[in-house]
Amino acid sequence: MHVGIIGGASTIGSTLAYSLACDDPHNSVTLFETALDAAWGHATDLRHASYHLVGGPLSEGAAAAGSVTYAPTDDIGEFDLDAVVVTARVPPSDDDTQRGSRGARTRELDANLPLIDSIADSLDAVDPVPTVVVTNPVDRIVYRLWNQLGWPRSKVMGFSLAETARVADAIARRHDVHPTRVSCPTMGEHGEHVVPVFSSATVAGEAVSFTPEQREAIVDEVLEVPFEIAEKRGIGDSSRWVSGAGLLRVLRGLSAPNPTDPLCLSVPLDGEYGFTDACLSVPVTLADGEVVRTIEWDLDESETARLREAYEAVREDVRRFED
Ligand SMILES: NC(=O)c1ccc[n+]([C@@H]2O[C@H](COP(=O)([O-])OP(=O)(O)OC[C@H]3O[C@@H](n4cnc5c(N)ncnc54)[C@H](O)[C@@H]3O)[C@@H](O)[C@H]2O)c1
Ligand SMILES: O=C(O)C[C@H](O)C(=O)O
Repeated sequence: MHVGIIGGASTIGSTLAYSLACDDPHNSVTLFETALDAAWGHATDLRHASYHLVGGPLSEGAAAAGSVTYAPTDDIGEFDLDAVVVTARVPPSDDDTQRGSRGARTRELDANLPLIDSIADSLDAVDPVPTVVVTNPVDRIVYRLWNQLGWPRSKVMGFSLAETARVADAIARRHDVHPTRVSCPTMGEHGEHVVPVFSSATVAGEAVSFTPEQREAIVDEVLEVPFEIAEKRGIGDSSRWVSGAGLLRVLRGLSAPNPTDPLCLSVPLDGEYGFTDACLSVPVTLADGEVVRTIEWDLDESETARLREAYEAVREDVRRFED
């Protein structure tokens, strides 16, 4: 698989590049950047890493390892890519690590909209290819990119799987099990209006129930933790590990021949759950370079209400930037 990462020298982009090289040393990665020195630094270091990951030196006739290269974003049309991941952003201000800081998300949206429009211009030179957006606020940014590109909606999706892992972790600690024994998929907005589907949660395969207070405490914890990580590690170091691993899972799904199990990703909605003209995280299956199916799960009353709040929050911003 040849993956182009726009913003390839970013915290998330470089972590994903390393994850791809570890996962299959035959994967190729091109880091598209404006910070070309940093991209050179990562591409060179990753190429050195690939020597060991593939078990060099190789005997003659062994399958060659993938390449790790870099290029300016405007040159993306010259590359034959199987998937694109967008992690580029305008540098944040210190306030943006504070979940509660008033206006931080709006500032982030206003800063990243022109950037995503310029990325859409560069992608015009590419035939539709599965594209996973990470840049925040992801539900708005992925909607804007999809709109600007005019590509089929099956090709463009926003990454929000970090929250599914964080919810599993929060539930696991309460039940004293490993997080991988927990299933509680997470829909809605990537942010304040996240919607863990508590009504279908299981722990070690058994249904579990939560009081409204327990639900609220888990949501609060899940919303705080990325900001706590960024604050403790420094603003330049976002949640690279969960994001790198989750993105790898999405890319593996996109390159598989058979549909994956449902994963919650932020996709353009066309009537699902009664919503249109926005992106929200909903369950989808992936295969063969695209979203195969968008699924409508039964939600309980409070989850349905939270999902509507998520939709309204995203729509309000979409309306603002569409005007
Ligand atoms: N959706 C999620 O779950 C999730 C999780 C973590 C982080 N994020 C978001 O991902 C984004 C990336 O975070 P990070 O910490 O990795 O970023 P970062 O600040 O480390 O790097 C951003 C990079 O974008 C590059 N860039 C800017 N304009 C560009 C352009 N036109 N073309 C190519 N590259 C360009 C910069 O040079 C820089 O290397 C942020 O918006 C962050 O909030 C989302
Ligand atoms: O950068 C953020 O706002 C948090 C990030 O989206 C994350 O989920 O780690």
